[in-house]
Amino acid sequence: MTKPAYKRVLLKLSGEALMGDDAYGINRSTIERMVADVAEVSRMGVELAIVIGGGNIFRGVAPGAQGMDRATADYMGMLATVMNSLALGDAMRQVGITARVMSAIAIEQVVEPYVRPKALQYLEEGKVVIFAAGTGNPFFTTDTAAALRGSEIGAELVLKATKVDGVYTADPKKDPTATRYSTISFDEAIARHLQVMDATAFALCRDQKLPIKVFSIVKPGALKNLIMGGDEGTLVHV
Ligand SMILES: Nc1ncnc2c1ncn2[C@@H]1O[C@H](COP(=O)(O)OP(=O)(O)O)[C@@H](O)[C@H]1O
Ligand SMILES: O=c1ccn([C@@H]2O[C@H](COP(=O)(O)OP(=O)(O)O)[C@@H](O)[C@H]2O)c(=O)[nH]1
Repeated sequence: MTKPAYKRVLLKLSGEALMGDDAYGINRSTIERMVADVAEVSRMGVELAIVIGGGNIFRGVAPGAQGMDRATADYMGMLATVMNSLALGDAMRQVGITARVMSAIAIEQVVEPYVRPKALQYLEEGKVVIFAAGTGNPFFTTDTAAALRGSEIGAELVLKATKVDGVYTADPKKDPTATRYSTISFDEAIARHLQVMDATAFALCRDQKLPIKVFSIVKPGALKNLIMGGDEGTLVHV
C-alpha cells in the first residue's frame, strides 16, 4: 500500500456544510459521511486535527444578529462551533475513532480547555483533536482559527473542506463564468480579494509558510485522494 503524503494535517470543516440540504443545524447523514471520510484518513495513521465552523447554527454577521453588539454575536458564533465540535466528536466515537474536543473558551464542565502540549500529545497518540470555539476572540473566523492552530501544531497543510471544489477567479455561486485555479499564491489570493477564505487566514498561513488546499467536501473520496498526494482542489502556496 502506498503511504499517505502527509503525517499531520489540519482539516477545516465548514459549519454550513454540516447542514447538508437542510436550512440550518446538523444533517445526520451529512455528518456521518464526513466522519466516515475522516475516520478512513485517521486509520491510515495520519495525525488529524479539525477546526469546525458554526455558520450552520449562528453567524456573527448574519441578519439574525442585526443590531446586536458584534462581539456578543461573535461569542454566540463561537459557542455554535462548540456544539458542532461536540456533535462531530460524538459521531467519531460512534465509528470507533477517539476524538478529543478542546475549547478556546473556558467552559470546563462541557469540554476541556485548549492546552497546546496536551493537543500535541493527543495527536501523537493517534487521537483526532477537534478545536472548538475558533480562536476564542471576536472579529475572527474559524478559517483564521484553522490557520492559527495549524501553525501551532506544526501541520504540514491546512485542508479547507468546503462546498466548492477549489479557489475560483470569482465566487462560482454568483458568477457561472468563474474558472478554478489549480494553484494560486497567497499574495495573489489576497490581492484579488478572493472570498473563499478571509485575508487574515491567508496572511497568517503565508507568514508561517503553511500551504492550504481548498477542496470539495461534497465529492466522495476527495479527502483520501488528497492525503495520498492526489490532484484535488486548489493549492494556495507562498
Ligand atoms: N473566489 C472564490 N473561489 C471559491 N469560492 C468562493 C470564492 N469567493 C467566494 N467563494 C465562496 O466561498 C465559500 C466557501 O467558504 P466557506 O468558508 O466554506 O463557507 P462557510 O462560510 O460556510 O465556511 C463557497 O461556498 C463559495 O461560494
Ligand atoms: O475565532 C473566531 C471564530 C468564529 N467566530 C464567530 O463564529 C462564527 C462562526 O464561524 P465561521 O463563520 O467561521 O464558521 P463557518 O463559516 O465555517 O461555518 C463567525 O461568524 C463568528 O461570529 C469568532 O467570533 N471568532
